[in-house]
Amino acid sequence: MAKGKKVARPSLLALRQVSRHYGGRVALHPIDLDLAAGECVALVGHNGSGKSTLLRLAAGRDTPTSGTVRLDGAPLDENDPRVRARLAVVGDLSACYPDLTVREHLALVAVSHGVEEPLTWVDRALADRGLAEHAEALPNSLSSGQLQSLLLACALVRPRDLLILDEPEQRLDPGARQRLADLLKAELADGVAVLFATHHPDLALHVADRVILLEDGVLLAQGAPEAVLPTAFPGLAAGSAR
Ligand SMILES: Nc1ncnc2c1ncn2[C@@H]1O[C@H](COP(=O)(O)OP(=O)(O)OP(=O)(O)O)[C@@H](O)[C@H]1O
Repeated sequence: MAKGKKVARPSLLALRQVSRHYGGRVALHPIDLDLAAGECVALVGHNGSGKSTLLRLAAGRDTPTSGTVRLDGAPLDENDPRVRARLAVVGDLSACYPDLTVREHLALVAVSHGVEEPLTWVDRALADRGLAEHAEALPNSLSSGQLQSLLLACALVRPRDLLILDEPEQRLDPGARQRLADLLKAELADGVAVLFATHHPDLALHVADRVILLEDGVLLAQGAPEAVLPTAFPGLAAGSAR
């Protein structure tokens, strides 16, 4: 099916009138969001517009002030192992162990998740994320882009129906960004639903089916990347080829 024509598929993830207040401050006004299997939605907007707040709620890592978050029709609770088995998240709560190397981090998550051939999985993850040269490095000797690649590799150990990423392209060089775009396209082709926040239009333009523009916690616009991105990034030429 042609990109942009994906309509009327049942929702895997459904947010209904979801809001989040911090004390007297409204980080996110009531918002609806639907995401189907194999569909990709990108969130864009200025710093503080509510993207990470929305992602945390969609991942079950935070509780909405109002509204509901459902995965396949059931309330989403990240502490539920059945939910964790369907969800992979790369976000601002991701962290590393300072005394474990890159390889050891990957081996740890592989063994923890019962990967059948953990050493093979680790080698493939190192190669796929461009980390092979840094396999024996400790986190504090990695660049921020390499660290981002490690967090992504660790998250991808989970079998998943839904992949949520907060600014996954930040600090990545062009080669790593291309590997990320290829990865997301492969995930979508496998039927995984992808929701991510970004400050760069390229990834949204090349990968997303739909873009949501947030401003001060309000959904300002949503639609095809070519329609919404020029509003969010005024320097971007409308109608760029994907
Ligand atoms: N734990 C918190 N306590 C109080 N206020 C918060 C908290 N988390 C977020 N906020 C506020 O909610 C608003 C939305 O923040 P959020 O992190 O969702 O924005 P964002 O769009 O992801 O920004 P950025 O692009 O800088 O990552 C901001 O005004 C922020 O200060």
